Amino acid sequence: MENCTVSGYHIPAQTRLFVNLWMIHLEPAVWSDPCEFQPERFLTTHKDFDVRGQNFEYMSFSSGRRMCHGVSFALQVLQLTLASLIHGFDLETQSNESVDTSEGKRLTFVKASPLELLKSSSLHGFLLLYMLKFDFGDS
Ligand code: HEM
Repeated sequence: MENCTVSGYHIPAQTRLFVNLWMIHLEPAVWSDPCEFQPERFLTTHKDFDVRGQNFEYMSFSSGRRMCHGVSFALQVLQLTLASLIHGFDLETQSNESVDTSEGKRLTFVKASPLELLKSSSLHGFLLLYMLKFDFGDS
């Protein structure tokens, strides 16, 4: 470890640096309306953005030598889990109110308010509940 200078900032040797991915992902110069949930931006304006550490504006799995080792696994499991949930459940809120997507204040991000969904009666949905050991209460 040596002293170095990054973008004009002097970083003494042995400094522990934290990269604030949250701020990077809310940079308005890159992301228009950064607080809006607009997944379609990844099909249009940002369709060429790579999440595997090549675009420093978009680093959910970080970048470089210490980036996430589970990135390939995570991307596949996330897709499978989401697809299974959508396939197995009719997703609705209690009285069709919109979902509160505000974030809780933690080191890692959690929803500020719990997501309450109505259970589906499909066999696939029940099997999924059992496999994932979800507790959806009695709704
Ligand atoms: C959506 C899911 C995931 C996200 C967003 C994610 C994100 C990250 C990030 C940002 C880091 C870097 C932390 C740092 O800078 O110190 C990291 C590290 C790491 N992740 Fe993940 N991760 C995910 C899932 C997984 C999974 C499923 C595995 C394993 C199967 C995994 C294994 C690791 C390991 C071993 C490291 C440490 C790498 C190192 O320090 O050399 N991650 N992850």
